[in-house]
Amino acid sequence: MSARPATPLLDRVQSPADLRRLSDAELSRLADELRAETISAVSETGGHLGAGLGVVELTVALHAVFDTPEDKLIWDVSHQSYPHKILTGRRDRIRTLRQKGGLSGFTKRSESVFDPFGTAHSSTSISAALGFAAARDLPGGAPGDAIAVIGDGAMSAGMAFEALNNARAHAKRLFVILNDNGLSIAAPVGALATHFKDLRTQGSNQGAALFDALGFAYEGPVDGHDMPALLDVLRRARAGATGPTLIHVRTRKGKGFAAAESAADGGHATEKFDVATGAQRKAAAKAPSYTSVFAESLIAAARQDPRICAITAAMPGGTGLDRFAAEFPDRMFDVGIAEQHAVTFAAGLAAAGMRPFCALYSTFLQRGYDQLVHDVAIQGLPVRFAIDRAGYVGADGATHAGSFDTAFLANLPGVTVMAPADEAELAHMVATAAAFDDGPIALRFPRGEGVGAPLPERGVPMEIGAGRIVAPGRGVALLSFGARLAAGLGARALLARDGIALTVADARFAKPLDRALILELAQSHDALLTIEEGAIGGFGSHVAQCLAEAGIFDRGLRFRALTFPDRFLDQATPAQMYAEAGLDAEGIAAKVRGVLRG
Ligand SMILES: Cc1ncc(C[n+]2csc(CCOP(=O)(O)OP(=O)(O)O)c2C)c(N)n1
Ligand SMILES: CC(=O)[C@@H](O)[C@H](O)COP(=O)(O)O
Ligand SMILES: [Mg+2]
Repeated sequence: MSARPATPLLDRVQSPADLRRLSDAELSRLADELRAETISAVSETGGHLGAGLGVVELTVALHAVFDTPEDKLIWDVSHQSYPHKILTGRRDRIRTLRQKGGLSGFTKRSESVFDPFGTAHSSTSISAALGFAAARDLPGGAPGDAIAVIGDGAMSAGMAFEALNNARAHAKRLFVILNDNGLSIAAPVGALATHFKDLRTQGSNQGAALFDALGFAYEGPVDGHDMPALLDVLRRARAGATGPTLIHVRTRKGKGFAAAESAADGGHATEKFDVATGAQRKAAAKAPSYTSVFAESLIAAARQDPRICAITAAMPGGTGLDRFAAEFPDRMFDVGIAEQHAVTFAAGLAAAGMRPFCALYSTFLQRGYDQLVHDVAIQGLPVRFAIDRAGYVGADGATHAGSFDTAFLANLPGVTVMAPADEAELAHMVATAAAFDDGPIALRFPRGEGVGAPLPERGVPMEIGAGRIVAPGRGVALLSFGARLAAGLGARALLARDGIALTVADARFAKPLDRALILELAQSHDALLTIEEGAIGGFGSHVAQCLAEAGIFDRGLRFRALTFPDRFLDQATPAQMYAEAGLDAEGIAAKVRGVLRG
């Protein structure tokens, strides 16, 4: 008689309490099943794969040794948290990851008690864990240990070091797991990356003076795929720690999936894929991405001007600056996950006569805001901010939406703020920024493909503060800032069926405003609407201010500012998010009809 196949252990684990009943040998088997389940789920959803595969054994071991959820497990960035989600009661929804109404791709307090703290921007975990640890030691604080799991890339950020520096002063016990896979998204940069490499390869022979000096007991390095070794080090640490403890775990990004392991980024993020071959299923692009147009335009400008240089904070691929680096390796600076430093570093370059393009995602620029105000704007330094992923980004959800940059930039004296309506305009705006030395200048553009606009042979600098009328009409006008222009033109076509002739104009600049264009539109129409890919307080607010100052409202102009709603939208496709916000063609048309009805 053939033996019946054993029931998968994973089917017996509804929550971490179940896995704590397993033997150590069973925990190893559970890890194998968890890895297979993670690969299978992400093959259907796409998403962050490599980081999660690298921490499968670590995830099982942490939940086995610590008493989650009373012990607070905080995953830095949490792009590696899919295995954790599977083990913590979310296996039945794991194939909804990053979709509208589904599980978030990051940890989220509202999703599970096993997610004590939401993360997605990097390097916050130690501060948050320290907060939990300090609260635990005070009357009324929630009990339990606090454990931060942070990657070697995330550890390079200043914020991580601010927390490490504070730990001994504010917590009796705190666990930091350094998940060291020798990769950020790209190759990690800087002296710390070299130090971690030395520690990884030479272990205690090298010494861990850095962590000793910061008041941490250092354990490791331990092989993060060796379950018995992991269990041993975690059990000893949990039983014996009397102060902050750092456990250095060596892992392999993409572990156990050949296509991820062999990729330069360890399979950091993926489209849906075929499990057997690893081949990704990506729809063919219809137009070049904004990112690639930015990169090519910048390279073209840099060929003409040796003062042009570029800065990325650990996102060379995402910002397109990897292409720039291939041609101008000496003029591209990857500063690691260090947006604050990136901004002030760019300010220094500008003060020294260079023409720096600081290329950051909108959401990550938020971290460099004081530097933007204090180091760049007040000094009027000509730093060029190339702000990618402006607007809704889709599957990464609220934490990664580029919602606020127009508002927080356009309120700063002397800062020029542009947004292209399409990829051709972007090429011209890169040329505009390259030629502009009169102060800080920013251009914001969305994630993903352009609209298929024919690209110019080369970008030509624009007149600063000059917009344009794209399609004339009468009665009601729409003034667009950025890439909603296409939706505006779509609304125009819908409204034409009702006999409404919508004027559509492209502002190009949120600052300085094209006052002449705004006043002309206001005076020649009964109603004026603005539209932008950003939160309340941005372009529309500046136009309203301009109209109020000119006394136009006193003359009865009907005005509406179409912006993101005043709430954080969860993950969905960008199209779904824009529809939900009422910023697609149908939503704009409905708004116009409503305004005309009064
Ligand atoms: C403030 C901030 N900047 C940039 C990013 C984009 N980002 C997400 S994960 C990642 C790499 C993190 O590397 P590491 O911490 O070593 O984790 P690994 O992916 O290697 O597990 C980067 C740069 C981010 N999430 N937050
Ligand atoms: C986790 C993280 O912050 C990044 O990996 C991010 O998801 C990248 O986004 P893009 O896919 O838009 O480059
Ligand atoms: Mg790493």
